[in-house]
Amino acid sequence: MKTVLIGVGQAGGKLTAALQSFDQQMGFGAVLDAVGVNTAKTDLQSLPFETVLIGQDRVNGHGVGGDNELGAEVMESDKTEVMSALDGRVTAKTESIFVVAGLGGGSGSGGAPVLAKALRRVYDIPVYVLGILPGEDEGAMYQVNAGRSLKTIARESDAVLLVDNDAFRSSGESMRAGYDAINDAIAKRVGLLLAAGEAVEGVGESVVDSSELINTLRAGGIAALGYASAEASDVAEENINAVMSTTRRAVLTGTSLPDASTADSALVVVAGRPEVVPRKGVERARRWVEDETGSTQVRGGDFPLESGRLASLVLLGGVERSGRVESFMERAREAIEEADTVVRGDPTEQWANDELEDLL
Ligand SMILES: Nc1nc2c(ncn2[C@@H]2O[C@H](COP(=O)(O)OP(=O)(O)OP(=O)(O)O)[C@@H](O)[C@H]2O)c(=O)[nH]1
Repeated sequence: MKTVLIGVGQAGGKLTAALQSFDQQMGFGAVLDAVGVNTAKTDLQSLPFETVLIGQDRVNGHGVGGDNELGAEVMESDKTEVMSALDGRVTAKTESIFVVAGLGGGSGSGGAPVLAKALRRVYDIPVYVLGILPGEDEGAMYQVNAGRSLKTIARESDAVLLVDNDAFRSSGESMRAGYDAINDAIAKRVGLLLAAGEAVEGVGESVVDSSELINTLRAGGIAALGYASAEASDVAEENINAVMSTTRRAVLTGTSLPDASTADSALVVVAGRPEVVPRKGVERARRWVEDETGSTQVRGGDFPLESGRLASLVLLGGVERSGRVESFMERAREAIEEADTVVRGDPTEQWANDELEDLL
């Protein structure tokens, strides 16, 4: 699926750079272009694509310091500048736009929904958000920002593909030390998914195309992406079990959003050398995903890729009722109420971000 990426905030910019780099290294050509947007000047300097600094009149290039209301306000005032940077980048070839953002940060969580809304008014192609959820041990401010923005983002975009930082963390490693590894892991999964949607001329009809990705995400809301891989045998029949077990692992332990296995729709993509990908295995894996997710809308197909391994990618659409999303929303609600009680003594009162900042 030919895509233009817009990274908002620090995490958004870094993940966008990792996605573009993976696509280039693999020679896929699914990432057509990328733009970085931020309120902090220093975060933009290292990005290898065009950048737009917003909110200069309000924060003078120093970032919004976690204030997501301010992040939303400055995006609202400067969105014309951001949209101009996309002129000539989003072309007739572009099939989707991804706004990439850390939902815990002020610029990302505030700016992403405002930008997604503006983009949808202008372009006829789907506007998705690739959103990073803060890990469980990140501060209350991050949980509050993400909790507040998640529903807005789901409403303002065609779908939000959620990635939980905790899902990609190695044990014992600090969040910060692990960012590069996390970004690479996400870039690989999302990069393969985008590339899988690229029509490859002269290959059979079982190959996945962009419309299947778009249809899987059509109902909107929250989506998750699972991935797992294994050694491939040179004989297709011998790979049936491998396809089944990579697909199970992709959904049960390899997902971007742990425990998200109740879904409205799904797409199962098996990547590998066309002559060793077993059609029977792909169909069996597709049926297993139907049973596991309770969805009757499960598509399946392959993605021809020169590799000694087989990989299963499972895109799940409509996972908002999953345990992980519910427990995250609960955590965010608690953080919001706690902050409200401390600041105002009344959890029902509207509470402002700048007050929380003083508190942390
Ligand atoms: N996966 C990943 N998460 C990151 C990265 N950098 C920051 N985060 C997460 O993103 C959230 C913070 O968002 P940032 O992008 O740093 O903040 P921002 O949107 O630039 O907003 P302000 O700093 O408030 O102006 C936290 O939950 C971090 O754990 C990264 O490189 N990769």
